[in-house]
Amino acid sequence: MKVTVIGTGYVGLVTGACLAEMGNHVLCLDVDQRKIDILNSGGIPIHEPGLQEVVRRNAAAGRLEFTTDIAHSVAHGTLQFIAVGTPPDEDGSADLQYVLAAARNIGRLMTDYKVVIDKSTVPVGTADKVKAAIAEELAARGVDLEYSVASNPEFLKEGAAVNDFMRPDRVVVGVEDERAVLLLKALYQPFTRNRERLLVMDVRSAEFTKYAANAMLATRISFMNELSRLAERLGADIELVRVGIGSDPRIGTSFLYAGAGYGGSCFPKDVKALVRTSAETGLPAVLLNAVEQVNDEQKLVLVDKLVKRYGENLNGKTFALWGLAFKPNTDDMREAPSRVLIAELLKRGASVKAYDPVATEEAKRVLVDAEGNTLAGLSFVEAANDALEGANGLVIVTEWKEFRSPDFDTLAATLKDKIVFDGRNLYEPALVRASGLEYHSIGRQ
Ligand SMILES: NC(=O)C1=CN([C@@H]2O[C@H](COP(=O)(O)OP(=O)(O)OC[C@H]3O[C@@H](n4cnc5c(N)ncnc54)[C@H](O)[C@@H]3O)[C@@H](O)[C@H]2O)C=CC1
Ligand SMILES: O=C(O)[C@H]1O[C@H](OP(=O)(O)OP(=O)(O)OC[C@H]2O[C@@H](n3ccc(=O)[nH]c3=O)[C@H](O)[C@@H]2O)[C@H](O)[C@@H](O)[C@@H]1O
Repeated sequence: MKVTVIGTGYVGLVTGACLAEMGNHVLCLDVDQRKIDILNSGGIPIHEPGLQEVVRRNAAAGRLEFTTDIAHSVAHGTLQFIAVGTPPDEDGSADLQYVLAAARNIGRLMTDYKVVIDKSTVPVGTADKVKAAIAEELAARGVDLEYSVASNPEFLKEGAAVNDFMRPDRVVVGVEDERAVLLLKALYQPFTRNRERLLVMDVRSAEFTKYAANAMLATRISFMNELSRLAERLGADIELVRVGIGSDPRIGTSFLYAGAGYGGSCFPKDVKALVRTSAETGLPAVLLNAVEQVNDEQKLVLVDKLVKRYGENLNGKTFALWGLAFKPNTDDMREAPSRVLIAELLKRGASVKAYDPVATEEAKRVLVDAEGNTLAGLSFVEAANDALEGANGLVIVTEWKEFRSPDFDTLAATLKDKIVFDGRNLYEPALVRASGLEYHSIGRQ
C-alpha cells in the first residue's frame, strides 16, 4: 500500500520503517530539513536500537523515502499517518497545533480519497477536529472529496521501539467507516499474528485507550514509589515486596520498579493532559493528580538522601553521576529525572561529573544556561570510571546495563567519601557494603 507518515520523530520514523519492512511504499515527511537531510544521507537522527538497519534496508530497496515536500507527501499515500508532536500547552493540555497543521495541509492539497490516521497521542475529540480542519480546507477550495479520519494510537517504548511495533501486544484502531476499516485491517494484518490483537473500536474509545494505558502505567510506578518511602520507614525492602506482589497474576510483574521517578516525553505529558481533560469535563482527577505529585517528589528523592547525608549546603562537594537519559537504551533527555537532580545539586553548590553511554551529546545540547553554555559546575566524561576521580560520592540515575556489575573495590578506592546513592536499586546492599562502601538505595534498608 502507499503510505505517507507525517513527522519523522520517534514514532513517525519507527512507523514508516516498520510499515516499509512489510512491503508498503512509505514516504516520510518532516518540516525539519536537518532531520530529512540526515535520513537521506543514510543516518538516523535518534538513538534507537535496530532502527538504523531497518531504515537503511528499506531505503535501499526504494520502499522508504524522506521528503520535506508537502505536496508530494499528500499526493503519495492513500493512508496518511499523522505522527507529529503533541507537547503540553501552558495549562497542561495537549497542544494540537502540529496535528491540525498537518491535517490542513492534507485538506489543502488532496485530490483523491484519503484515510487520515492520528497516530500522535491526542485527546478525545481530536479526530473530530482533524475532520473539521480538512472539511474547511476542502470547502475553501470548493471541492468535495471523500476521506476518513481514524485513530491509531501507538504503544511502543523507546529503546525497544522496533520490536514493539513489529510484534505488538495489540493494535488499536478507532474508525468510523467500513472502507477505512478494511484498509487498516489489511495494513496491520502482517503485524497482528492473530485477529484478537487487532482491536477495532469507535474513535473516541481508541483515543481514550492511549491515555488510559499511559496513566495506568504511571500510576503503578507512583504507587510503588510511594510504597518505597513507607518501606524505608517500616524497615522493609521494596524489592522483596515487588516480587511478593508481582507473582500474583492479577497484579503482574512489570512496571513495579521504584526508582528516581518516571520521565520521558510521554508519561509526564499524558498524565497532565488527562488531568486537564478531566477538569474540562468537570471531574477533578483526584488519583492522577496524586500520581503526578508523587512523581515530582520522587525526582528529588536522591537529592533528599544526599542532603540527609551531607546537609543542605553541598558547597565544594563533587558527585559522579551515572546515567543521563530518562531510561536506558535511548539518548532521549526529555523530562529525564537526571535534569531535576543536576539542577538541584548545582543550586546547592555541588559540582557534577556526568557519564552516559549514549546521551552525552543530547545532554550537552539541553543542559545549558541562557547563553547556551554548559551549566556552571557540570562536566561530562567519556567513561563511567572517569566520573569517579575526585568525586565525593556516586549517584546512579539510569539503569544502563554497563552499570550493573561495577568493581566495588575500585569504587571504594576511588570515591573520596566511599558513598553510593543508587536511584535504581541495581545492587545487593550487602555486597556493596562488603567493599567498605556506604550504600543508599530506594525503599530498602
Ligand atoms: N516517543 C515515543 O516513544 C512515543 C510517542 N508517542 C506520541 O507520538 C507523537 C510523536 O512523538 P515523537 O515521535 O516522540 O515526537 P518528536 O517530537 O520526536 O517528533 C515529531 C516530529 O514531527 C515534525 N513535525 C511537526 N509538525 C509537522 C508538520 N506539520 N509536518 C511534518 N512534520 C512535522 C517535527 O519536526 C518532529 O520531527 C506524540 O503525540 C507522542 O505523544 C506515542 C507513543 C510513543
Ligand atoms: O506513549 C508513549 O510515548 C510511550 O510511553 C511509555 O514508553 P517510554 O516513555 O518510552 O518509556 P517506559 O519504558 O514506559 O519508561 C517511562 C519512565 O518510567 C520509568 N519506569 C518504568 C518502569 C518502572 O517499573 N519504573 C519506572 O520508574 C522509566 O525509568 C522511565 O523514566 C510507554 O511504556 C509506552 O507504551 C508508550 O507508547
